[in-house]
Amino acid sequence: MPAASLEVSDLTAGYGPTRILENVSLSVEAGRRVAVLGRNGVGKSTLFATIAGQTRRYGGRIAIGNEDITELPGSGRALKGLGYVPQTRAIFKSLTVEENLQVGLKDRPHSAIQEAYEMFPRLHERRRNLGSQLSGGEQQMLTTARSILGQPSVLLLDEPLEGLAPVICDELMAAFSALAATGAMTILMIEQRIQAALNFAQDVFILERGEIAWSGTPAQLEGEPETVERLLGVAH
Ligand SMILES: Nc1ncnc2c1ncn2[C@@H]1O[C@H](COP(=O)(O)OP(=O)(O)OP(=O)(O)O)[C@@H](O)[C@H]1O
Repeated sequence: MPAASLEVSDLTAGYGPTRILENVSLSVEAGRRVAVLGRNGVGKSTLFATIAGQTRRYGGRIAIGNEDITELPGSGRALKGLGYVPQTRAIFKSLTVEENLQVGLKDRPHSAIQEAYEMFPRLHERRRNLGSQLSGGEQQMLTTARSILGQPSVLLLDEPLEGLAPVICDELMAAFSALAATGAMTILMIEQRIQAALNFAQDVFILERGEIAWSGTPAQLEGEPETVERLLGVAH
């Protein structure tokens, strides 16, 4: 599946009776690299979880390419090309790295696992290690690689750099950029490491209290230090 566009219109969603997102709309063209930024608790993870079908939706529409996925369960969205790597790094701890990757293959041949090893040589070195024996960075690589093996056309990455050493961050970001350069997927990334996210992204959306408060390019944001301070709480 080649990269696909993502269209989110008037999305209102939350958990149980609590609404977190209010009328969020965003439009991402196929093959773009996107950063979703915002302070803690503004609803970034909720936005990705909602696109992945894991929260309660009150209204709005979500489409990948020309396909309306709004009414599909999470598994159906994955079949339509949505990849989602949540913050939790949900690997199978009692399975080896290679067995974890097999889960991501779905109906692809076993040989496709080589794609994951090319992207993350460290996983090849650790292929016989159990999930429980991996470092945080290696777990992040494994969850990401597992999603990528499913060949999503839109990939959502929730804080992929969280808690990782700078050298591992560089390794991961290089892998994401290489992936984006193939044109095989549209990548949206939530990240607290603002500079790393801006280096990666072509488009930026900033959330504030469950709404899109700003959108533009990294260059535009660099030219608006007051926006950075107001919406991200950091001097840039
Ligand atoms: N499973 C849940 N059940 C109920 N409320 C939740 C749940 N997950 C998150 N929330 C609430 O939703 C709001 C938005 O949280 P969310 O995790 O989407 O924010 P975020 O912008 O991703 O924050 P952070 O940058 O800290 O990860 C918060 O008030 C949070 O407490």
